[in-house]
Amino acid sequence: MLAKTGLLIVSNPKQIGTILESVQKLVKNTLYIQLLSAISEPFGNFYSRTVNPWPEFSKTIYNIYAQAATHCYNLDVKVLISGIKYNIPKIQTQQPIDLVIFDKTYSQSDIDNFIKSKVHITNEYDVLTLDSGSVNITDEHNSNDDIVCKHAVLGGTFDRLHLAHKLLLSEAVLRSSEKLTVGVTDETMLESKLLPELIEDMDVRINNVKLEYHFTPISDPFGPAIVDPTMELIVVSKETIRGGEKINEQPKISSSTRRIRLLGTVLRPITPNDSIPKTPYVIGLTGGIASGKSGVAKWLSELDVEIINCDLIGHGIYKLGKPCHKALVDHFGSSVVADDGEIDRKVLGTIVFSDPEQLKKLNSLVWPAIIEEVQEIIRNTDKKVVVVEAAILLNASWHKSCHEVWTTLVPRKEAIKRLLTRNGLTEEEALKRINAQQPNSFYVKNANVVFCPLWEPEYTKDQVTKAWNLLQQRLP
Ligand SMILES: CC(=O)SCCNC(=O)CCNC(=O)[C@H](O)C(C)(C)COP(=O)(O)OP(=O)(O)OC[C@H]1O[C@@H](n2cnc3c(N)ncnc32)[C@H](O)[C@@H]1OP(=O)(O)O
Repeated sequence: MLAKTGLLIVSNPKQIGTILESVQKLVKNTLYIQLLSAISEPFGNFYSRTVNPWPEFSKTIYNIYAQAATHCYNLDVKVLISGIKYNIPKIQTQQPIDLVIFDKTYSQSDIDNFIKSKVHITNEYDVLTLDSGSVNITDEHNSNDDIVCKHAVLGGTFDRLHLAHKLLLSEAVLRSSEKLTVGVTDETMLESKLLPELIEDMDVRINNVKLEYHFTPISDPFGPAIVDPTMELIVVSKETIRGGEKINEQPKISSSTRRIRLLGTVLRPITPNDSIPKTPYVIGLTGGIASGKSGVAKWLSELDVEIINCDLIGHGIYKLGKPCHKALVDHFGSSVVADDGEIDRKVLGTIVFSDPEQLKKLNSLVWPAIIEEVQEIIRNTDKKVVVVEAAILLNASWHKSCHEVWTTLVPRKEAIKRLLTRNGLTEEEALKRINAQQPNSFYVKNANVVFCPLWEPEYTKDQVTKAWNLLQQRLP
């Protein structure tokens, strides 16, 4: 059985790749790594030594994280650095350890003594020895720069904490003797990011990087670094050096790439909806104005799905002669009637998007008739999956009649651009329509699956295909 949390005691960092390859088959969630050479006193037959200054460990830690990126992609690997900096009596971890792994064979009594006196462990655990072969104790002295200062500072978004973040944080901890300030970007600085709506809340991100650091929200690119004279060293990743090679842009680990990978997956757990029949399986597809709902619906229509376009139903229910036609003319007057007797949607739109009360009135007049038609189609379909495409699904509370909600989003700027070109609106009209709807964050908070049809249509198709394939696994 896989252990949830492992502690790997490393005597030979040079062989870490081989060891990690084996360890990732033994541990499921978190792997703490303690460098034996970082424990400050020798113990029994365990090789150990006193080392300083701390930056000598930088290269070793870098190598471990680089190997972890290759061998333990799904494992949360954390190299313990408190033992490097402080003369701690025992190895402490946040999560209880189920499995202690050694990269070298020791006698049973040495192992027992080591764990008893060096590891803080209260629960039941297993022990395993993986021999990494030749045991050369190697010190990584490759770094010439061994700057250590009293107070260092670094900053970042730290979304979905990954190995490069951990590396950066470890480096900063090793280089600050008294205080380290970690700036974590707040909302002001997220707008320019790709898919900012999918970035974890600031509290979550702060919690993820929390050790013994000093935290401060940063609302501009400088943060406290330009006002706090006690800060002697700023630690940057390549990503934060403008024009430099960006460490986090490597496709494997960058946060934006990770957010892109989330598109089409289940971001918010699906709560079973017992108030509607189990079949057909109803998905509400929503999203802000000009956010690409119809593009997603188009790709879905190539699959075995019943698509219900509520915009179109909405246009149909107030055709000349239908009850809603009379209701609209009674309320809005004859100015909304075109020469051919039909409702002039451009005129009606101008009225309702300039006045929230009038929009509410229109909704109350037309939504009951639209939902009736939608329910009729759902009752009669022979498809297993129905997608109800409705711009205002959430405000109308129609999600309560769905099993899942899927949403589309594009940046606000892009939506404005699309309204100018697609709908021929002026910028003022476009803004009125956008402001008549909820912001992207509202859709994301209420949706199970998110799409971003911002790039090539083929890429939207990839997101839809991913969502569709994952859906097959959870269909009743
Ligand atoms: C609950 C639902 O979502 S039902 C589907 C939405 N339809 C309705 O709510 C019915 C009321 N709306 C209407 O009658 C028409 O949309 C009008 C008259 C307001 C405007 O008509 P048109 O200018 O032809 O615009 P059209 O119907 O194509 O809608 C354009 C945008 O307005 C937005 N919109 C439509 N209805 C509403 C509304 N009730 N509240 C806020 N925004 C709305 C949509 O986001 C749509 O954008 P999208 O196509 O990118 O999704």
